[in-house]
Amino acid sequence: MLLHFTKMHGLGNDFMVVDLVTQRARLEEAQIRRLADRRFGIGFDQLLVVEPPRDPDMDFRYRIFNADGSEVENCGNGARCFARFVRDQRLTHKHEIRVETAGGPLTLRVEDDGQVRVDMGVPRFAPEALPFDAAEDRLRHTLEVAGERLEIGVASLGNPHAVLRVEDVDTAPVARLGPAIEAHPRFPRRVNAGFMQVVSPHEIRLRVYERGSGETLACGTGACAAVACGIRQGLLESPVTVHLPGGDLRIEWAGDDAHLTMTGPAVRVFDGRVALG
Ligand SMILES: N[C@@H](CCC[C@H](N)C(=O)O)C(=O)O
Repeated sequence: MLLHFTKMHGLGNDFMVVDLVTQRARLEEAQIRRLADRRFGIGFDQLLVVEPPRDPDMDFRYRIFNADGSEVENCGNGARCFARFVRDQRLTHKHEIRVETAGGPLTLRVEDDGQVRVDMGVPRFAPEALPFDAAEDRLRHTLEVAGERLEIGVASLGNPHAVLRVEDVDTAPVARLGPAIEAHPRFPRRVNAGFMQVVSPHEIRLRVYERGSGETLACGTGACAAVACGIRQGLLESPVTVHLPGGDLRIEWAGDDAHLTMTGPAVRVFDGRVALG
């Protein structure tokens, strides 16, 4: 069968987006890995799937698969592309769209200037929310990685994040420490590893080694997690501009039980069809 898809990106974090509201298909893990391959497939960091909602209060169900085929709870850059996609495809005319994800509900708003603002919900820091093997919720945890003792913050935005403060993201050992943090036994469901450089209370630079996809040009939930940890640790103040290798995001969070919002672009690259074997 031929599957219609759209290639999109949010700050260079790229996606294959598939409408399973008007098409029928079943994508297996091995097939997702083949499609994600940048030489033998279409190439993407994540596959985003649009489905009808199971909850009648929601507009759509939003499913996310990493390049390694694993299904995950949330994807911030993907959420912005999702909002743009369902409107471009005329699956909805709403400006405010409610979606169910494996990590909880999200509200997406397409602004008049084309930027998309996402209510990412309330960040959670309790170890069991990630999950992370630690006795209690702390601002910083010590993690032994490859013979080094690292100080990390942890946060869940539906999906799990570890945030490490570095002096300079350009020289941060992302390729060496990223995979070791991702697969650390204290994170039983693995983790996304963020490397954050604080530029000022309202500005950070960030690189993220993503669970299941490797280092990407931008990670939306990673940006939210870094800002949430930074605000909690007294290093940052809302709003915060996050400079990622692929561009900038604006994150706002009033702390505690307030909802965190992320605003940024979503870009359609091309439409295509692929034969599913
Ligand atoms: N690129 C994403 C996050 C995608 C999922 C992540 N790799 C995970 O496994 O949790 C974003 O923009 O948030």
